Amino acid sequence: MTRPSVSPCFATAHTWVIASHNAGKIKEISALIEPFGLTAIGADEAGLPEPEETEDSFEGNALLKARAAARVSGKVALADDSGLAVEALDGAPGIYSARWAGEPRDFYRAMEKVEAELEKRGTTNRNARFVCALALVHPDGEEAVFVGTVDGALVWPPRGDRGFGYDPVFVPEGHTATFAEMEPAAKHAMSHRADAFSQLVSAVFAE
Ligand SMILES: O=c1nc[nH]c2c1ncn2[C@H]1C[C@H](O)[C@@H](COP(=O)(O)OP(=O)(O)OP(=O)(O)O)O1
Ligand SMILES: [Mg+2]
Repeated sequence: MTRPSVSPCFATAHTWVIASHNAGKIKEISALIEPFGLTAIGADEAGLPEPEETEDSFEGNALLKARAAARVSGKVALADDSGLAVEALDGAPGIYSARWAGEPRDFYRAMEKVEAELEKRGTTNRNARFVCALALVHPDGEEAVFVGTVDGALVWPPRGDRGFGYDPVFVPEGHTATFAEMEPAAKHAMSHRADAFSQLVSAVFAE
């Protein structure tokens, strides 16, 4: 039995607030944390505001969202800041992945924009990576951040109707189906979110 590498305060809390207003993320994160006997409450359910994402990194924005949620709710908060980094676009849309979809969000438009930018550059490099930073913040001030990634390639046109966001154009390395064509459990076994979460589990829960 190894000891958790972060404060035990996270594992002893019964409820974690998921500091996200994205239903797709909340569904995925709830499925990841419930096996640990924790109850997940979404940000809308907890009446949390949606803070402006003013930092310039996934880690910074995840911490900003988790801190705001922990402060308002008085509970342990878990925030996710994530996005798609396209190699030939120097990592864009990156932290702006949600913002490329406009308001109200239209991810078909965001996927088209990625495709148009690739075409503009006249490149055949379709490598891309999803990145996910998970920040865990205790209302007493304890903090931890975990970053996960998954590498893959972009396809066009989009395929599949599962998942969310850019899933219909992303094929993970070693596979032929897009994330939107896979069973949710298959995506959960290899995603950037699952990678960050497995690091969180090792740090927070003794193994
Ligand atoms: O597994 C994924 N599959 C497809 N697309 C994804 C994924 N993970 C992040 N993404 C894209 C879409 C999302 O909208 C954006 C994250 O932006 P991000 O600000 O972190 O999330 P958000 O604004 O949707 O919800 P919130 O900030 O309330 O957690 O990157
Ligand atoms: Mg956001």
